[in-house]
Amino acid sequence: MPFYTADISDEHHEKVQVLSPEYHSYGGVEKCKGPIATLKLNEENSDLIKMLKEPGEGRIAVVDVNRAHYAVVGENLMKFAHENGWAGILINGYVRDTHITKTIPVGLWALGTCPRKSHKKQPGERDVTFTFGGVFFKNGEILLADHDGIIVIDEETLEG
Ligand SMILES: O=C([O-])CC(=O)C(=O)O
Ligand SMILES: [Mg+2]
Repeated sequence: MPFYTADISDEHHEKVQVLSPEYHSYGGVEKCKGPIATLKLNEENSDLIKMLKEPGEGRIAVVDVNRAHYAVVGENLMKFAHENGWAGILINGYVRDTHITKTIPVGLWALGTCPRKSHKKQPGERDVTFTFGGVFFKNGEILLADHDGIIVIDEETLEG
């Protein structure tokens, strides 16, 4: 079903959460939609690699890395996401290899780019709730993105 974030915002203005405009698109698609799967990271991305190697089933990985200035996604992770059926990745942090990530048909949004990655091994935490960009993220809620921005809404409201 085609959708527009602007129309959904109008229809459900009391229930829609709108992400702040500081997140930019670095993926090969700007329009995508899917249930959220959360992951909290501490600079380092090995738990995100693990997650993107699992079946995505059209979900969107929402990753809070607390704005750490290290890239947590690049060409390789985008390829894993594409191969395993993830619709998109939203990072509260930074990405790299963007000349290639822009050619891979998965959504990717981040604060910006950074050439380095972290080599510190640190565990992440899956399926947690957190807030960034003015949005409260919780597993299962629906993220929709298009050229106007990114919104989050619960499935019942969206489908009802
Ligand atoms: O290797 C990493 O951790 C990030 C990256 O550059 C890639 O996904 O290609
Ligand atoms: Mg790379």
